[in-house]
Amino acid sequence: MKRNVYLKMMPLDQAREKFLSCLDWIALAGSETIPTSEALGRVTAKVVLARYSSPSYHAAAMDGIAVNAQDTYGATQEHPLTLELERQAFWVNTGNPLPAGCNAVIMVEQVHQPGEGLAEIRAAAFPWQHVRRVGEDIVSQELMFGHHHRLGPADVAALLTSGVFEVEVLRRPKVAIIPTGFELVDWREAREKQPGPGAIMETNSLFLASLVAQAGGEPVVLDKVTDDFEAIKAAVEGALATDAHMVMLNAGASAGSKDYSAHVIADLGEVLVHGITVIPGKPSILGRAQGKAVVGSPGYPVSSWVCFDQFIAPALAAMQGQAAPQRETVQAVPARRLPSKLGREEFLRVHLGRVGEQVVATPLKRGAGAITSLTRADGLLRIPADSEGLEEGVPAEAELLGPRDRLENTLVVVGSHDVTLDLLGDHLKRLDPRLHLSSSHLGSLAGIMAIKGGRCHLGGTHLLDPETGEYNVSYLQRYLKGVPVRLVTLAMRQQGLLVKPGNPKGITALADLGREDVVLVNRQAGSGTRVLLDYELKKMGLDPANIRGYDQEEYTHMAVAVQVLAGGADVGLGILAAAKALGLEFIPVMEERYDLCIPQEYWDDHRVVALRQVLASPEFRRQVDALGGYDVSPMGTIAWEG
Ligand SMILES: Nc1nc2c(c(=O)[nH]1)N[C@H]1C(S)=C(S)[C@@H](COP(=O)(O)OP(=O)(O)OC[C@H]3O[C@@H](n4cnc5c(N)ncnc54)[C@H](O)[C@@H]3O)O[C@H]1N2
Ligand code: MOO
Repeated sequence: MKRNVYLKMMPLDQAREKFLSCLDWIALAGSETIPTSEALGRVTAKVVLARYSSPSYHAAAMDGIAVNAQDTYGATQEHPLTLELERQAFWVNTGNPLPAGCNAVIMVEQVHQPGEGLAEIRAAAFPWQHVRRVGEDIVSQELMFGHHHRLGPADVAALLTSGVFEVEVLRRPKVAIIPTGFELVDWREAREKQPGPGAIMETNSLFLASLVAQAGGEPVVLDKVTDDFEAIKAAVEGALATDAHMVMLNAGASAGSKDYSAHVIADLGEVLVHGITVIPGKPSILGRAQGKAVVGSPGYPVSSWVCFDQFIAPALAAMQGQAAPQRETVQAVPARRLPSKLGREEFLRVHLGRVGEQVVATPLKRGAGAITSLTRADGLLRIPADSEGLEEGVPAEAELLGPRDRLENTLVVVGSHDVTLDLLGDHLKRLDPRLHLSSSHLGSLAGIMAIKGGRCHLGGTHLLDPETGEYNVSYLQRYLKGVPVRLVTLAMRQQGLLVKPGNPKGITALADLGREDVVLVNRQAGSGTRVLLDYELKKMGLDPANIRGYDQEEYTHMAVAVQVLAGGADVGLGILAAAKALGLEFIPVMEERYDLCIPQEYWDDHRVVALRQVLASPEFRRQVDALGGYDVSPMGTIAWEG
């Protein structure tokens, strides 16, 4: 079979327009009549008229006496009027029908009883005072709801009150989801053991099904199909023969030799769009067959999310007579320059938080395979196709993925990564459910520069000054002149050598890095760990030129650990948590101080106050201690102020 080549990719808006105009979505959805009591969340298919009025009788709206207003005229504070009970006045409770001849109610608080069978009043009642008249709320035959109204809780109760016991609603859009790929393993089969190389846990179908359900549709996940044209075609034909309105193939959308989605859709119907100038989501396929929509979403989770978000969600909305969902936006400044590929609109997932006057956007992982870039995202920066990227500090529009008030409750942290920061975020949320910690791991120095640029509330830093052997202070003095800050110690942290299980090379100390048979994986220049390593090497008189792998750099502790595990290196310098995560051995070689650098400006900000509270909590201290590799005794102390 010929490979798919996207000779002409279509801009996003044009592709959406083409897809949305290719079908009559309301007609495709069709309607059904269901009991009103089960109609919550459903959408009216046509105008609904009331059958009953409400109230259906004149009802007392207060507890008291029912009267004919005329009988009360003349009653005043000075000239009270006495009425005869059971003839001129009748006791009623709220909701009771008014006795014949009555047209007003006087509240019990305003009624005196001078004697048996008598009621004294000191003010006249006006006609229909404290009475709910027939039809006051609903009049029979009035329009309750027009077309395409989504029924909420009050709507359902109102319909029943108006005597509408069955209602005609649009059918829930039914979407058949077919995962494809020979490499897929059902997630249920991965309980005991993580699938080996080449096998991928099939999770997209659940992801897409949840998105469909959230959008008011009804997902049906069909069996996964291997990469075989006939098998995929049979699966799509089968799905088209059901009452599903839309069929969604997942994966096999791209140009691989085994990517059949586009061929299958073309064979059964028509491919309207294949290839969109968007990233992630480029290979999305939009088509139709047998009067139904058929979509091929890319295999990477974020790509398939973009495909859902941009094409399927608006189509599901259209099938429910609704406008396409719109996200709120905010002007945000990128925390650093964000280059982007010309000719593609990029959906960049970002952390968002207000720091001082501005909302800061810090980018998350960009890969389309990184589902955590969605789980962690507060928003999206959409970098237009005709832009080569966004400039640091220049405001751009960001779409919010969460509630707006989250911006005010997000503590923005930039700097070196440490697992205790994740734990800190967890404790913050438990302290105050509104709070949220967003942490960008760009290295210690980047954190300090972000403070300088007003782009974070605090930075995590562990920078050794090789001249003095002192941590952090000299860097702050050098880079944060004129920015008053406090340096609060998080913990003393062990740095050690990460080696493969069993330590095959018999590495015991830093001096082993000079061995001919040992390959190092290093950290990037400017990172605290790199500074520490260089400092120790210098002390030992070990020349980096004599260390194999010294030039091989990674950006995080975890990336170093991965290199060691994968065999790209024999050893790396890192923290215990990284070794533990990948089952590596850890040989402690030194201790360093990890501090939080907090500008005075934010010291009393509610987010920072909460953070200080967490640092003072014995429970947090205990949990960090239990992680291993930390000395928590100096936690929360102010190491320096300036
Ligand atoms: N030579 C080219 N290669 C690729 C191109 C291209 O233009 N030329 N496009 C790239 C882009 S962009 C994307 S996006 C991907 C999408 O490709 P496919 O839709 O064909 O998806 P697969 O290659 O089959 O899978 C990608 C990835 O996703 C995993 N996957 C698939 N299904 C599931 C599932 N149900 N649950 C979880 N994960 C799933 C799959 O194992 C792969 O790792 O193509 C690029 N390549
Ligand atoms: O465009 Mo693909 O969708 O980068 O990941």
